[in-house]
Amino acid sequence: MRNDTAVLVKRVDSGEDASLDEIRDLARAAGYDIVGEVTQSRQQDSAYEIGRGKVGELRALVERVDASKVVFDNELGPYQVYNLGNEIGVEVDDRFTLILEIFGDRAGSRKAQLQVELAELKYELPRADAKANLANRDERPGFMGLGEYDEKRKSDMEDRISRIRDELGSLSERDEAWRRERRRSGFELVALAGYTNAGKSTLMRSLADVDEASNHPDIDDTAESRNELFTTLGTTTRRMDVPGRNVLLSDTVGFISDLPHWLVQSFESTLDEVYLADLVLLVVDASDPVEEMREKLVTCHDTLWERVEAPVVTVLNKADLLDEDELAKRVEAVRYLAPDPVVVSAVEGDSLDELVGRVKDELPDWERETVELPMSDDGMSTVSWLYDTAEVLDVEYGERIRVEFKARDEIIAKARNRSPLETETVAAR
Ligand SMILES: Nc1nc2c(ncn2[C@@H]2O[C@H](COP(=O)(O)OP(=O)(O)OP(=O)(O)O)[C@@H](O)[C@H]2O)c(=O)[nH]1
Ligand SMILES: [Mg+2]
Repeated sequence: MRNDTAVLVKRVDSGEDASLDEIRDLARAAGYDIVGEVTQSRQQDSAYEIGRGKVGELRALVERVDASKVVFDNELGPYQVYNLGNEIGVEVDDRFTLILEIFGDRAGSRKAQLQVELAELKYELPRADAKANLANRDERPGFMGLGEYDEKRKSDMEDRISRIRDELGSLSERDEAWRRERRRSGFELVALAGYTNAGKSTLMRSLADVDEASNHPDIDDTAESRNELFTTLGTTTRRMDVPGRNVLLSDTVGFISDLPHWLVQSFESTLDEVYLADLVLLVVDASDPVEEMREKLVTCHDTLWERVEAPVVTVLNKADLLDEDELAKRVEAVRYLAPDPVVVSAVEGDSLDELVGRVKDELPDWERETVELPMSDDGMSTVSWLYDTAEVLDVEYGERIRVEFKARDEIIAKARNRSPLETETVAAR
């Protein structure tokens, strides 16, 4: 990625936390070398976001450390970006352009690329007018007639937005069909959700059959893990070994706090995997300070709230980084947000059996059923299919094959269809 240097800036209202932790991680994830940091506690300045005096300080710092960019953790308006750029003499970004930059770098699948482009356009659109105004005000020769040109540019942007929406719509339909097919084949869907960098992809690799990539068009070879924000942008799905059940596990894009509405919306369909799962594993980085853990959990709950009907199991990950006392304290401190968590280490493989057990327990129950099948090749192949998709309890071979098994509703319905009585009814129609 890029090899640039950045100075980070954050303004907070008095009494608020001026921590630069997250913007630092974001800047690193975008590939910047952080060469300076400035914070200020004061009310917002409409022209510069920070106070004028502070702008002078910032300019001096940028010159001294020779930074190629300034990144604000605050959201900046177009005029603020313009004013700051003029004063400081280098490019000025805010939290959201930085996030978009990271997403743009990482977007691998067609879907992720479209989502990034959509988010960029939605960010740009309201700013297009302001830019045209600024360009006119400058009266630079190169910008002559830009007002008119920008009208056209705006409608081009709107056209592009609607074309992207259409394409994303049909990609979502494809995903939906794929999910339906998986359900029809008796698979239960478990989704890994959680704040970015919590360890979802690492857990995915520890829990799932890495060799057995299913043939979803968006799947890459590995669910990558790096100690960076937003390593995962698309969705990866793998087979997970849960005794007696057929489970597919999906890794998803991480959550982050303070994302504006338009950005969340652009990535909404990425979270379908989570919203439509039979069970959600909410992964939490237990090595974060307690207060940070709480804040991240609240962000996750806000995102999942209303949209998820499936049971949610909280997974406190990275237990290897804490001693037992510290771990117990953290479990206690977030008990009201995560009542009955499973504590694991995805890296060390600790307590993964317990987690698999919880997945088995929390997935919707399977019903018991008995079917009679013809004593034929078809009947035999149905028996072997039942061994694959259900928990076979007993098989008796006589004039017919009598199979007792436990399975989810879809499988029971399918098995009934294959029994001779059902076949007769179908044939008689
Ligand atoms: N010590 C320790 N580190 C872990 C554990 N699980 C994950 N990590 C590390 O945490 C970092 C983030 O892990 P990922 O699996 O990429 O996290 P993610 O939730 O998929 O992150 P995004 O895809 O960026 O949202 C990596 O450096 C992992 O090696 C764990 O159990 N113990
Ligand atoms: Mg990941």
